[in-house]
Amino acid sequence: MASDSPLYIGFDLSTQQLKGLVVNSDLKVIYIAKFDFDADSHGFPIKKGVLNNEAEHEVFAPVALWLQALDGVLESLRKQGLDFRRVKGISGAGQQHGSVYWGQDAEKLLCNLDPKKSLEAQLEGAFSHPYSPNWQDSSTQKECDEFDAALGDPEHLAQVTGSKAHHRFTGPQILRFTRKHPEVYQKTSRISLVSSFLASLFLGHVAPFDISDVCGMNLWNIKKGVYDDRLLQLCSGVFEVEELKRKLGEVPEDGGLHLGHVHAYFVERFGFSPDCTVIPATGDNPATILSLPLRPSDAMVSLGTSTTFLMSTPSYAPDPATHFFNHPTTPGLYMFMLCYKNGGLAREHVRDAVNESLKDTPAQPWAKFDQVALQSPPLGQRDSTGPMKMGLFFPRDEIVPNIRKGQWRFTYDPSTGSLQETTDGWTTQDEARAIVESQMISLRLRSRELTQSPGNGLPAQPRRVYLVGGGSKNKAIAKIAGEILGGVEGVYQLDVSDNACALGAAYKAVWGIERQPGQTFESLVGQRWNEDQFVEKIADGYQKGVFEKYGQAVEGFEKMEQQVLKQEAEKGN
Ligand SMILES: Nc1ncnc2c1ncn2[C@@H]1O[C@H](COP(=O)(O)OP(=O)(O)O)[C@@H](O)[C@H]1O
Ligand SMILES: O=C(CO)[C@@H](O)[C@H](O)COP(=O)(O)O
Repeated sequence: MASDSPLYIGFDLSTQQLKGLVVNSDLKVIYIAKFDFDADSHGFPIKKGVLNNEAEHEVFAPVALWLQALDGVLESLRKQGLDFRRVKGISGAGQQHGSVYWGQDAEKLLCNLDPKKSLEAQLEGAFSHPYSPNWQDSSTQKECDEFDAALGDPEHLAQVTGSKAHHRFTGPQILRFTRKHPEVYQKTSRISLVSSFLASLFLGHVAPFDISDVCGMNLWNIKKGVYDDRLLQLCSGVFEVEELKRKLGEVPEDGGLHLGHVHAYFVERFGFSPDCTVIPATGDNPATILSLPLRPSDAMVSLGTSTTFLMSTPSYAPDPATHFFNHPTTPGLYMFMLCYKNGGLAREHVRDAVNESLKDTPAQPWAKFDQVALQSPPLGQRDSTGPMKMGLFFPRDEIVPNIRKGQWRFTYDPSTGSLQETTDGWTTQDEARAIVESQMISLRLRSRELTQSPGNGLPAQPRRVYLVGGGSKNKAIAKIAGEILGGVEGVYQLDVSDNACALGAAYKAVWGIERQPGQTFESLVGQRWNEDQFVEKIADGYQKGVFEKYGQAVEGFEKMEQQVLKQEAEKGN
């Protein structure tokens, strides 16, 4: 490729870091820069990227931290030698649901940025509130009850918005904000999602929401393509609904829309070309499904801070237990998602306990976890008719199912269907395999309606399972994932799997700028995709006998969850 050929940047503003990834028109990765919030930031007392107010179940992140991170990532790309003049398009991805509250001076400050100063040094005053509620927040039970009731029940809310009410969703969060900080709400000129906040910085004015990420608010009527007035009315609290509409702004339908050119600040400070164009930034999960030409029969599991299960599908079949979003680029397609709060951090807890039980501090922290997980038989069954060990491992309050934090261990006898809560026979080491099994069985249970038989008399399952996110490097997890979820063609990892989200955002920018009139994202990426270079098979998927055994475990798992939910409800009464 010529040394002046076009380049595209995708940013990923996630829970624990900001990444910037540069690709060329052939979708090849040229540069990657990362700013780890805990390790690289200064001046913020954060842990794992966030702050906590346990008394109110609040989890939030300082917005100025993200400004510092963007300064850092752009500097790092410059140091690596990126010629910013070649960058023709920018897009991004943001952790979903988080909201940013802009003050009255926001537009003025954004459009008058001084190229001699960092973003952090001059934008701190742009916000009416210094924090953004994080997706791990669970302070909004009251507001969620009101949202669920607003259209009759959770089923109806899910029909209209793609999801029942969730603590982290932006609508319930805004409603709580109007109550907790009414005077700040009044002084707020605009509300951004984390994704549109990122696009706003590059544009030099507040950017609109993205057509996919707007579905994470419990406010958007997906089928009608408009806000639901009843939900806006509820969300505006004691304030005027028109005021809320102004704060939220318009939602363009085209995910590849040219929002405008990059602001002069970036031209002067970093040497961007003045015609570099900003394409809407989307949510981190929608961006992840754009990191490869995903087919409707494929599944993606993102093993990040959260665990998410993602599919692209033409069917809109909402249910209170799952999420549907508009697909970020392709009208007529939807993104199906499951999202667990207890993902990477829960696995880390068990990993640390295993290392401690073995009095071992291995150089590779996951080595022992992997070893004992692979040595343990499926479901801890000593022989094929013995009881199955299964459990729930939630060091944080969980979303799927909606339950307080805790650990529960059971044995299940598939021949009689009997289930017993017991820790007898469980060792710390059993938990390495059990936590991965628990997470994967839950995914299989909740996605089974979306999978189909690949033919040849095989049971319903995905064609391929793609693993992405920090945990996808782990081959032991990949092996167990394949045994449980199946996948006739196997379990695959992207070449840059822990940067899949930033990669998807970069591909979105390529598509937004280089598409022919009417060309879909799938067509453009499909034509340029280099299967041999971009993905690798890392584990087998469907294995006859094992898959069916886990099928029995799914039945026991469903019973176990129901029992735990019942017990917890009784305790609460
Ligand atoms: N080798 C590994 N095995 C299992 N998990 C890992 C491994 N390396 C990193 N992780 C997990 O990856 C998680 C971070 O994933 P990442 O996708 O980078 O985060 P984010 O959700 O912030 O985007 C960490 O919580 C960590 O537990
Ligand atoms: O809340 C959700 C999805 O509904 C989370 O998946 C967030 O989008 C944050 O993701 P990561 O930081 O784990 O990537």
